[in-house]
Amino acid sequence: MPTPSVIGCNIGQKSHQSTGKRPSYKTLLQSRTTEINLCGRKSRHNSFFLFTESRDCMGNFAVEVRRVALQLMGAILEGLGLGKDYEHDKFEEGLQLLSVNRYPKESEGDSTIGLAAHSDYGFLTILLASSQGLEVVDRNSDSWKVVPQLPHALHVHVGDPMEVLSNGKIKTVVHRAVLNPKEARVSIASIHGFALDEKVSSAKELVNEQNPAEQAIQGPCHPPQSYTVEARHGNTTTALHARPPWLRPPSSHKSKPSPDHLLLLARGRYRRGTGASSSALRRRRPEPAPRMKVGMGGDAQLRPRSAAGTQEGQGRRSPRTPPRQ
Ligand SMILES: O=C(O)CCC(=O)C(=O)O
Ligand SMILES: [Fe+2]
Repeated sequence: MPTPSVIGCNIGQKSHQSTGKRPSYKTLLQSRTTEINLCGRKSRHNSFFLFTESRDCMGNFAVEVRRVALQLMGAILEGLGLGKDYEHDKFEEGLQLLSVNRYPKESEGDSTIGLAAHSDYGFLTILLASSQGLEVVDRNSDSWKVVPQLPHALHVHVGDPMEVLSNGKIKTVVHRAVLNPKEARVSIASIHGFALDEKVSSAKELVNEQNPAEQAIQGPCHPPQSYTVEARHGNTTTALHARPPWLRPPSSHKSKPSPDHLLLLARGRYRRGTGASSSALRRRRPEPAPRMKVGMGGDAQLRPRSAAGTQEGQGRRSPRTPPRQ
């Protein structure tokens, strides 16, 4: 089994006390540890904190969950008529990103949305969560549906590349996380995609005159370039779009685009839907969520939800504005 390439990305505080015992997944989910880098490399984040016991536990989890993802992917590809070994090597050598999210308990007058509406940039996301909080858009009714928390179950959804590869036969899942009024919540999203430099195109077997190819996409299988948090204040919903300081683009971006920058351009084209091909994805993609943009210096502007503006470059998350229920 190859060592998965995993990048930890976390929010919250770090205060877990080492007990000397290897924690169970339950302990892990209840812990307040937030800095986990399974590769054991120092992250670009200055306050990097390595919690060795979690690292073992998360390492095992990462390997196992990847095995499940590859099996599921094979079954989906078979279902699409492409055969389970379609692009086998690209999936085998693809990227896995484990994102550990910690959401505070909802308190009165506080924000109710932990993570704004978005779709994921991997083919598959496998989510383990400590409690209920995930909501998905039901495309038929165009409304939010709560994903029930089932004991001992993992939640799986598909992301943008799956929609592109399947040429729109499988739709990306728009989702968000809401805060739980009873407790803080931890979720571990394991996201599985092609390698950073691989483009995802529609399978030619699924392209014909009636169904022209979706526009190819690349990435963004990067650490997030921005972090988006939506908050509600009275009747006004705002979104906080923060670019953490450790993810600031180097100044060289302006003159010489780095892969991150190229990635943003790719997503911009993808979202605007220019060009001749009638991509189902681009037709259906709603406007991005309104957001309160926090600049590098931390200056914030509140904008009501109805006065939506658009922002490019949401990093790994593609924000959407499905109607609120
Ligand atoms: O915490 C959740 O329920 C969702 C997390 C998520 O969507 C993500 O990490 O991309
Ligand atoms: Fe997500």
